Amino acid sequence: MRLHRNLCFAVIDGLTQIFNEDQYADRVIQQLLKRDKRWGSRDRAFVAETTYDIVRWKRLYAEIAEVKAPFDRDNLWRLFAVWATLKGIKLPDWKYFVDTPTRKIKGRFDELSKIRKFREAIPDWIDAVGLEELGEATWTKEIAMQNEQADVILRVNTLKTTKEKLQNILFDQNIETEFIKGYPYALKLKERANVFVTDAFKNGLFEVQDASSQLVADFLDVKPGMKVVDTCAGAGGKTLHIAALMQNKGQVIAMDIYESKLKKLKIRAKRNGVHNFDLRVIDSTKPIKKLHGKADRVLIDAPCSGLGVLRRNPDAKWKLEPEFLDKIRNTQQEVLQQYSKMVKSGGKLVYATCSVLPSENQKQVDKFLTSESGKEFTFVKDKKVLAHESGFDGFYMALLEKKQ
Ligand SMILES: C[S@@+](CC[C@H](N)C(=O)[O-])C[C@H]1O[C@@H](n2cnc3c(N)ncnc32)[C@H](O)[C@@H]1O
Repeated sequence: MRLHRNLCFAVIDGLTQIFNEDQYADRVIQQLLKRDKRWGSRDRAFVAETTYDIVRWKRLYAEIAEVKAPFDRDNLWRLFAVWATLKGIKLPDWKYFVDTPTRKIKGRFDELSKIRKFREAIPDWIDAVGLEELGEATWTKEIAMQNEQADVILRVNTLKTTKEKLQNILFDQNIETEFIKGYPYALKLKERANVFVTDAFKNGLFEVQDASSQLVADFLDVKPGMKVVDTCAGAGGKTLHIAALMQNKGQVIAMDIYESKLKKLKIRAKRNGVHNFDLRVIDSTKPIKKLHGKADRVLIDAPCSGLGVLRRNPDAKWKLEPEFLDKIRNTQQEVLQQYSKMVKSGGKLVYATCSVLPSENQKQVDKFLTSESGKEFTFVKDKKVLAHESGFDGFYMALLEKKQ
């Protein structure tokens, strides 16, 4: 592979924003890709993947390059040189790469690879939490998988098409996909491609949604005509899936504390041909109280550490803080306590997170079930999805039923 100057500069600029200006990697990369209209798909892939790679491996590369945050531009070029060397890419004779110690880099890599927190490039505290909660064997495999690049998975919008038809439409656009056993709405891309520019996407035939996340709507066991509340709907990944399973019949009430996210949901719903939804911003306890005892189904797709989706958000490793984890656990119990009140007798509740930590998952459910409001519910089943076992995002979902 030959390195091109303008693409490498884009990567360094992106890293500056992510590491030094505390911006989110996905947004920074989205912007970077707009920089030069002449860039083809390979150029864009280079910028995106290299930036993500260096973000993912920051701790390991910084240790090898002997640089410490905050990184100046020279430091970032040194991280880049480590990335290129370990990938076996020949460094050009640019001033940034003069005296790069290729042999030493490889030697340090071998040495550091013996220690998990360096090999997997994770902060000490995340390594300690993972170890404590999942145990050595599981955590070691899980964090390794969380550093792999995630596949691109689509969820077919069954309101508009079928999986088979969508596969053919995409094939005609040179996008090859395959079915995934056990995931009825999923198509996996055989090779990465920018699916957002296709007419199929613009016409709402699919959404990009990880396979594990696609299990949640089915878990909720929705039927056409029901009243369903999606309490932490965000931009509506699961709301849209729920609405499709309900064949646009009944009502899905999508709630979130952020109006801006619900506005995005509205745009996506239009594209998806979803009509049976209402949006409610949670700006007081009122919208919740109004629905006490009224919903057939309630989904709590709770805010969490995101420790199941590091493959998609590698910068979360550096942005997460132990205090946030404590705070979010409190929020999780609070939303379980409050939002469960919307379930009617005989109705069902799903609590889900994209974390692999039991303290955010089954322990929250156990705590809820032994509390005053939880006593009205029975535990039906749960599903713990680990990335290294499933090949998809780490996830948790529990199904509870309210007693008659
Ligand atoms: C895991 S994300 C939701 C993802 C979304 N359900 C989807 O499938 O695309 C969690 C959401 O909870 C929202 N949130 C955080 N605290 C909340 C609260 N107290 N009540 C309701 N929503 C909350 C966040 O804004 C965020 O959108």
